[in-house]
Amino acid sequence: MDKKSDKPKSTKVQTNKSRTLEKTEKPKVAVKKNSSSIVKKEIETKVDAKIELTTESVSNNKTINKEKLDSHINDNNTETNKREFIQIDLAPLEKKESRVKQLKQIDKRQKQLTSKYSKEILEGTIVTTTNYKPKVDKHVIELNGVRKSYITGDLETPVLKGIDIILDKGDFIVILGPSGSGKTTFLNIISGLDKASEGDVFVLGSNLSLLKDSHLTKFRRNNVGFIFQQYNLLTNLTAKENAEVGENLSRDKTKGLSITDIFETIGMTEQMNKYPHQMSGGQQQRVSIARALAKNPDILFADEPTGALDEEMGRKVLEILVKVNKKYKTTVIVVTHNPNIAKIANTIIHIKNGLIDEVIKNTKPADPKTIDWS
Ligand SMILES: Nc1ncnc2c1ncn2[C@@H]1O[C@H](COP(=O)(O)OP(=O)(O)OP(=O)(O)O)[C@@H](O)[C@H]1O
Repeated sequence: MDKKSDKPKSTKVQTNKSRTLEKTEKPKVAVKKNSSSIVKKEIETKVDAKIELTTESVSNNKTINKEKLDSHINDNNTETNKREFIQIDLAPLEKKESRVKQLKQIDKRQKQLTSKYSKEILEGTIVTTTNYKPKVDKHVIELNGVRKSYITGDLETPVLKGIDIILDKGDFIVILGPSGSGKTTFLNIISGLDKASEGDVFVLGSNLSLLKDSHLTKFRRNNVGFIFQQYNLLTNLTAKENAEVGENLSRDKTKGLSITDIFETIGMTEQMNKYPHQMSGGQQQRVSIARALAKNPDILFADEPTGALDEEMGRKVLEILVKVNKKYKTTVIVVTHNPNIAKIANTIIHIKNGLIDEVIKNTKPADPKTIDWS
């Protein structure tokens, strides 16, 4: 660390509702905005001497932050504005350090912020470290400056190399890309199965980058459903009972969908009492969809959902995913190698070499019955 950074430092935190953060050497500044109930408090809070901003950079950032907060207040995002908002300005990284050392610094900083904010995030506070304000009314997933790297000794393997993307609520999204391009890593990060090394990952307004593992589990349980290439059904339970497992995992029982209605939607009413070994692969995959849907998740993630199925069953599963998207307004996000499948989506994301290569909006999504299958 250089001399300058040896000075006492602090990381500045702004919050949009009346709450008090930690003590500071400077007096607190509170500004009430006109008719809005939002109160801005500029408060400095100590997180860690090594990662905190210099006093100078704190004051330099004040104007910028005020503008950002004002635009936040003035926008029409009711849901965002209802939720408490904290903006954290991170200190710039030591430029002289190697990338691996920087990554370790970032990791340490992320852990400190996680232990401080994880609970609040789970309870609904929006915490940003990249000056990005999610628009919760409109967007389901918002990524800003997201990177994922693995470190082996002194070597960094970058997998996601800087991803900024916004996904709209209720869309049917397909993620395409060559093998090894980072599709599954991307899916795991936006679904809370894995953590980004750097950047903000807002899912339904919660910054998953700052959730600790147990809170990530709760977040997934309450908000998202998964379908994998392998169906992972419990062999000693019937189709209906397997779906009920999904329902029971949900904390908010009132939010769930009726199991009977789901089985009707997936065309499996007749098979409700069958065990997995009495069903075809396609039927088992449909039960795994029922299990994921039982808790009525906001987002349904599917990694190669047709990978183990023949054409007929594969098409059927895609038809059901489209139906679910339309009927329950569930945002569906599918990872696939198959460009033909992308034609059924209204948003197609191409990932190439760890970056978003292209995002295509498709105004005329195809019916799964009509797409080529090869
Ligand atoms: N734990 C890990 N350590 C090091 N590298 C990893 C790790 N996990 C994944 N990778 C690397 O990250 C890259 C992207 O992997 P990912 O599984 O996200 O790609 P993908 O596009 O989903 O590939 P596929 O279509 O073949 O499943 C690959 O080069 C992979 O080797």
